[in-house]
Amino acid sequence: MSYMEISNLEKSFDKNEVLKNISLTIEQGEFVSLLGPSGCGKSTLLRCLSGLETIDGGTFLLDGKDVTETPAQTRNIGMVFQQYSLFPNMTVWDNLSFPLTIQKISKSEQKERIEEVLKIVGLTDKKKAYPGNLSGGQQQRVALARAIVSRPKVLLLDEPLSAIDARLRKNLQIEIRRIQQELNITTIFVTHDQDEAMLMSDRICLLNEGKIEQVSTPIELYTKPKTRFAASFIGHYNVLSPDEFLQAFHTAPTDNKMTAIRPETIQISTEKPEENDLTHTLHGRIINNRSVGNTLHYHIDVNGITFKVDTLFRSFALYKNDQDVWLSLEKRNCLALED
Ligand SMILES: Nc1ncnc2c1ncn2[C@@H]1O[C@H](COP(=O)(O)OP(=O)(O)OP(=O)(O)O)[C@@H](O)[C@H]1O
Repeated sequence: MSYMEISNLEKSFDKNEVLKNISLTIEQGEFVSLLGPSGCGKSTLLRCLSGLETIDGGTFLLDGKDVTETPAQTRNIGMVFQQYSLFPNMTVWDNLSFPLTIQKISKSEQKERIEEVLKIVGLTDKKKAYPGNLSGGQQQRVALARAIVSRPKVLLLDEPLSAIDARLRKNLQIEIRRIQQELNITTIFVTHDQDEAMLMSDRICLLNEGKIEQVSTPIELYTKPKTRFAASFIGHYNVLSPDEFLQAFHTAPTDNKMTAIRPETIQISTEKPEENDLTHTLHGRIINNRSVGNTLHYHIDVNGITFKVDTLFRSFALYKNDQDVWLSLEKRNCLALED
C-alpha cells in the first residue's frame, strides 16, 4: 500500500465538473507536482486533499488510514499558499509558535522545534522580525517553516513561488527541494510552470480539464508523452494526425496513430542526406525563423504541413526564409500517441 492513495476523486461546483475520477498514489518522501494550464483543477485537488474543500465522490487514504471524512484540522497536513498569509502583527517566532500552542505542545518543545526549523530555512537571525520587514522570499520561507513546524505527514504547496521575482524564485526552488529531501516529507506542489515542475519533482502529475493526462518522472514526461495534450504542453512537440503524417511522409504512421516529434530531433541541411532504413528524409521550405536565447526556431513547410524545428543558435541564421532545405529524423523519434 502506498503512503497516499487517492481513488476516483470527484468534485463539482454546481454543474461545473472540476475533478473527474482522479486516482493517484504517492510514496512516502516523494515530491509530486500537479502541473497543468490555468483552471484545470490543480488548486481544487490540493484543497480537497487538505480537507478545506469537500468532495463529491472517491476516497483518500493517508498512511493506511481513510481520511476522506476527517476534518482539515485533524488531517495532519501542512499547507503553504501563494499569499504568505502570515500574521502581520506577530513576530516570526510567534507566527511559528501559534500552531504549536493550538496543538498544546509544551513551551520547551516549541522552542526546540522552532529553532530547528528556523535553522533549516536559514532565518535564525530573523526570529524577532515582523513579516512586514521581510522580503517576499523570506516571508515565504517563514510560511514554509510554519507549515513544517507541526511535523505534518504531508506538505501541500499551492504555487508558493508565483509572487516571487524570477532570480529569487530559482534559489527558492532549490531550497524547497533541499528542505523537502532533508526532512523526507511527502510533498505535493502545484505549479503551472513546467520548468519548475521539471526541476523540482520526483514525478509530475499532468492535469487537463480535471483529468489526469499522465503521471511520470520529468524525463519520461518530456521524452515519452502519452497523449496529444502532454506532447503539446511539454516540449512543444510537433503533433501530427495520421492524415497529416501521410501527407508529409508519404507513408502511414505506426498503428495509424497520432504522432509526436520533438522539434530538436529534426536535422536541417541544404544537401540531401543519405537515406537509410532508420531515418525519414523530407524535402521542405523555410517559412520563418526566430531566435530565442541560444535556440533558433524554424517553421518549415513539408508538402503543406508545417513542422517546428529547433537548432542551436551558432552566431548567425543558417537558413533564410523561402530557402529549400532537407530534413532528416530518426524513425524512433516519431512517437505514437495514445490519443
Ligand atoms: N469555490 C469555487 N466555487 C466555484 N467554482 C470554483 C471554486 N474554486 C474553483 N472553481 C472552479 O474550478 C475550476 C478549477 O479551478 P482551480 O483553481 O482548481 O484551477 P487551477 O488549475 O488551480 O488554476 P490556476 O492555475 O489558474 O490557479 C475553475 O473553473 C474554477 O472557476
